[in-house]
This record gives sequence, structure tokens and C-alpha cells, in this order.
Amino acid sequence: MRFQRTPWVIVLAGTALAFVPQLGLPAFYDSLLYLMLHWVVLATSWNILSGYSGYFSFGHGAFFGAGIYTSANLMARYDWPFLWTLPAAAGVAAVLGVALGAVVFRVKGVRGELFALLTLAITFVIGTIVVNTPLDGGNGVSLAAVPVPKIGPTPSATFYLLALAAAVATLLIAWAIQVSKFGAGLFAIHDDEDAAEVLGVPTYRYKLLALAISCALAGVAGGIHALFLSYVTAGDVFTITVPLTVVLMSVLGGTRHWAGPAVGAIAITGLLYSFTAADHAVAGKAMIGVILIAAILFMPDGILERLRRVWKRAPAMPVPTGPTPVSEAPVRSVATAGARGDVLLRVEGLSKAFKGVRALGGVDVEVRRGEILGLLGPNGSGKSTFINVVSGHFAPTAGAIWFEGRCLNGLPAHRIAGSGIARTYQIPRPFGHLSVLQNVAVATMFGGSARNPAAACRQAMRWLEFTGLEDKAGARPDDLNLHQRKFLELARALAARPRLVLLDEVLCGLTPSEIDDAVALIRRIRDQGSTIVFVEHVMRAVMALTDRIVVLNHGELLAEGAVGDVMHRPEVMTAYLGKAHA
Ligand SMILES: Nc1ncnc2c1ncn2[C@@H]1O[C@H](COP(=O)(O)OP(=O)(O)OP(=O)(O)O)[C@@H](O)[C@H]1O
Repeated sequence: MRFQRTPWVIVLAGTALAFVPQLGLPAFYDSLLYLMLHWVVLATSWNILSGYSGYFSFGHGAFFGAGIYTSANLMARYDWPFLWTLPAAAGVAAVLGVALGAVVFRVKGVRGELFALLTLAITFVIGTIVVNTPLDGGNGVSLAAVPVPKIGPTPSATFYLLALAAAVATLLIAWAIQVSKFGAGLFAIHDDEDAAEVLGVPTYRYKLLALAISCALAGVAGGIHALFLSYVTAGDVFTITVPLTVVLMSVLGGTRHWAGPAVGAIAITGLLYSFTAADHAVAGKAMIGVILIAAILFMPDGILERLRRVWKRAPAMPVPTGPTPVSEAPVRSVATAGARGDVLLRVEGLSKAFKGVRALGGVDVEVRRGEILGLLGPNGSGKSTFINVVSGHFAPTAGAIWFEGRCLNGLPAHRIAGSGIARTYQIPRPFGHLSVLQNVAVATMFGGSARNPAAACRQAMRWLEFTGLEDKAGARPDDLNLHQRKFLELARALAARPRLVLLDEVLCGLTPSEIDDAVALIRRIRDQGSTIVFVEHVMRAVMALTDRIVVLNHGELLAEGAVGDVMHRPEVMTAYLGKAHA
């Protein structure tokens, strides 16, 4: 296992900072440092869901508030010792988050601004419930009689040490997630959730887990803050201030790095305090606004990302250090569970309708192991819908899909990917913020055999060599031309070691020489053991590659057989060229 320096740096820095109260500084500094660390916890915990996966939450105040009220009530009403209330605060906040996520994350339409608005609404709903129940009762909860545990030499030092411990734990968790397979999945969700799911990322489970961790940490921060405030009111807690502040801190520091929100939290809290101390609180707030506008204009990815670019360091997801492992092992054949020529995929009566539009109307198709099957038909005949339904992107309206004898109906797309089916998109859908190598590494991690990001990058490099993209490993997808983006799409599909690859118009938009390259590559893909379903309009490539073709028209099977035979049938010519030509 590779030695990881970062967690040791975090722990050592935390240990060193634990000696600050011994310096005998005025209590003011303990409080300032407490607040800095408090915001480090809140901003970093927010970032675990919202920065990594892109689900911008405005509900962090609700989970923070849940932590505050859990601790406050347990201490004030039930005399729980303060430290015991912290796990309860974390638990209540996490349960609330999971209950929300379990519903919201199932609805595909609730993403982006809708998710942000919904989480904001939850804050006000929970705030209203708290005010109108004995949890607050409209009078707030006083903790003046609750003793502060003697952890530090003074109460203010105690709060500082508690926040320091919470901040160290939060940063360690944020770092561990970022460098793990879980983190890679969250970053993929951030860029294209549907493409991530089709590559095998269990998106629902990952979002739920990220939300639970994020809420639990916010709950702990709330529990500590309840005693720090010593008097809590719902009017102060369930506001938009907390979510707005953590968003600003994270965006300023950088949302794609575990340390970004901490940098933003320290910068903003420090600035606000220095202006307040000099009796210029209003000027301080205005200054923060100006800094944020400047940061958004000139450092849209945050301070940390800008610094990293200056130092030319690696991007968020880790890549192996040292020289790139070129051809560590040849690309091995895909393990096959049956004999060549067996039925690999069978669809029976497959139908799909979109609000009255019948895209597929009861199609029966068999794909045999080891073949290249061309899926042809005029525009709008249902070819892409076929791929979308088989890969789990859409659920069928009717019919059954059998793969290696197993029914795939009802399985989520990531489970279908896990069973050995990969696909490409007609318009490439790379993860835009990840490098070319990282794009492929996500597939090796979730569909292939790589256990961790470093092993995934080594395997991914081999697939880049296979597709001729090894020189582009460190580039961003935006820097690739269409030909290279299509090959990246292929490398990503292959990296999951599929037994069936569904190719949706990979040749569309390529020049004749690029088509020749792609045809040769597709042959190599078959040679290393994958079966291919190939949707294509370029007849030259269809002739050169396919063993058999299936022609769809108006969502129905029109003809199937050898390409030379089928394309000359009158009904096929009519479907393609119209009656007059035929
Ligand atoms: N998400 C969707 N919502 C509504 N209608 C859709 C959707 N996807 C496809 N359709 C409709 O289903 C029909 C089949 O579309 P599909 O994209 O599968 O055809 P195709 O054969 O792949 O066409 P092309 O060769 O142009 O890509 C079309 O009428 C299309 O408008």
C-alpha cells in the first residue's frame, strides 16, 4: 500500500494546534479560532455532497439546526452530559438527511436548482415544526445552567478544542472520500449522472451516503454550537445564513478539493473578524462581497484550484505517481461464460413509448456471442431507444431482456453495467472536469477489476493505449477533437470489461480516414472477446464489420440477416429511400 502523507499532515497540524490554549492568549482568540474551525466543519461537510457530487444543497442549515436542537433539548430537558449528545445530534441530522434523500434522489427531475430550492424549503419546514413544538415552543432553549465540560483550561479553550477535533475528523473524512472509489463515483455524478450510472456507479446509494455523512457532520457542529451559544432560538438557526455562508466559503476555496472549503472558511471568518475587531463590520461584509465577485470572475474553480494550476499539480482524483505505467500487461481477452455463437442477449417483445410516441413496438432480437450485429434503420426508427432500454437508461414499457440467461428487467443501469453490458453515446458524454485518464479510470473502478483509484489509473492507461489515446491521458475532454472524444467513449466502455458493447453511431461525424481507424479499432474490440451491437448509418463500415444486421422501421423489426442480402430487399429499400426510389 502506498504511504499517504495527507492524513498525517492533517493529524499533525491538528495536534500542534491543540497546544494553542497553552499559549495563554486572550479568550478572544480562542473564540475566533473556534468560529473558524466551526465554519471549516460546516463548509467541508456541505462540500462532501454538494461540491463532490454537484447536488447543491441549501438545506445545510436544517441539518445543522437539527444537531443544535437535539443537543440543546437532550441537555436542557433530559440532563444528558454534553458529549453524549453529540452522537445523537449526528444521528438525528443524518436520519433527517437520509429520509429526505431517499425520496428526492429517486426523482430524476429533481437536480440542479430544483434540488437547491427543495432543500431550502426543507429548512423552513423543519424550522416551523421546531418553533411550534415543545422542541422550542417559540421561546428558545436556554443552556445557561448546563456545565461546559473541562476539556481545556477555560470554557473558551474547551470549545476551541472541541471544534478542532471536529474539524480534523471532518477533513480526514473529506480527504478519504476524495481519494477513494466512492469519491471517484461522486465526481462522475457531478459531471454526468446518467453516464456515471451506465458505467456502473451506484448513483442513488452514493448520493444517499454522501448526504448522510454531510448531515451527520453538520449535526455534530450544531451540537457543539448549541452549548457555545448557550441560548438557541429557531429564528436564528433555521435561516438562509448557514447555507449561504458555506456555499460562499466552499466556492471561494474550491469545491473540487477536500481542503478548498476549509481555505474559504478560514479566509472569510478571518476577514470578517478583523473588520469587526476594528469596528468596521459593515465594511467587512462589503469587502467579502467584493472578494467573492473577484474570485468568481477570476478564479471560478476557487483559490486552491488556481494555486494548483500555478504549481501544475495533479487534479482532484488521484493518478499514480511516478512514470506512467505503459503496457504493464496486454489488454486481456474478456472472460466468456459460454461458447461463440450462443445467444448472449435476447429481447422479446421490447416496447418503449414516450408520452404517446411509440419508439419501439414489440421488437424481438437475438445477439449471438462473438458477433458484430449491425442495428440499422432510417432516422427515428428506434435504434438509440433500443440501446437506451437495453442499457437501463430507460425502463421498457413492455417486453423482456435476457442477458446470459438472466432477466434484466427492473434492474438499475449500474447493475446492468455490472452484469457485463457497456454502451457508448451517439454524442460523446465524457466527464468534463476529469482528465481523459480519469474518465477511463472511473469505468475500470466500477465495471473492471480495479480496487482503488491508483490501480484503476494503471488499467485505464492500458485502454488508452488500446485506443491510441495514451498521449492525451492528462488532457481534459474539452481539449480533444471529435474523433478522439469518440475513441475516449470507446475506451471508457471497454474499460468495464464488458461481454456486450452497444455502440451508438461511433462513426458519425468522422472523416473517411478516421472511419478507417475506427473500423480497425472495432475489429480489435471484437478480437479481444466482446460481442458488439453496432448502430450505424455509414454503410461502408456496416459492410466491412457486421456479421449480421437487423433493420428497424417505425420501432418494429423490418428485416434481419446478412447485410448484402437484407439491404437489397424491397421493403428495406422502401424504408430507407421511400416508395418512388424503391
Ligand atoms: N427521450 C425521448 N423522449 C421522447 N421521445 C423520444 C425520446 N427518445 C426518442 N424519442 C422518439 O422515439 C423515436 C425513436 O427515436 P430514436 O432516437 O430511438 O431513433 P433512431 O433510430 O436512433 O434515430 P437516429 O438514427 O436519428 O438517431 C423518435 O420518434 C424519437 O423522437
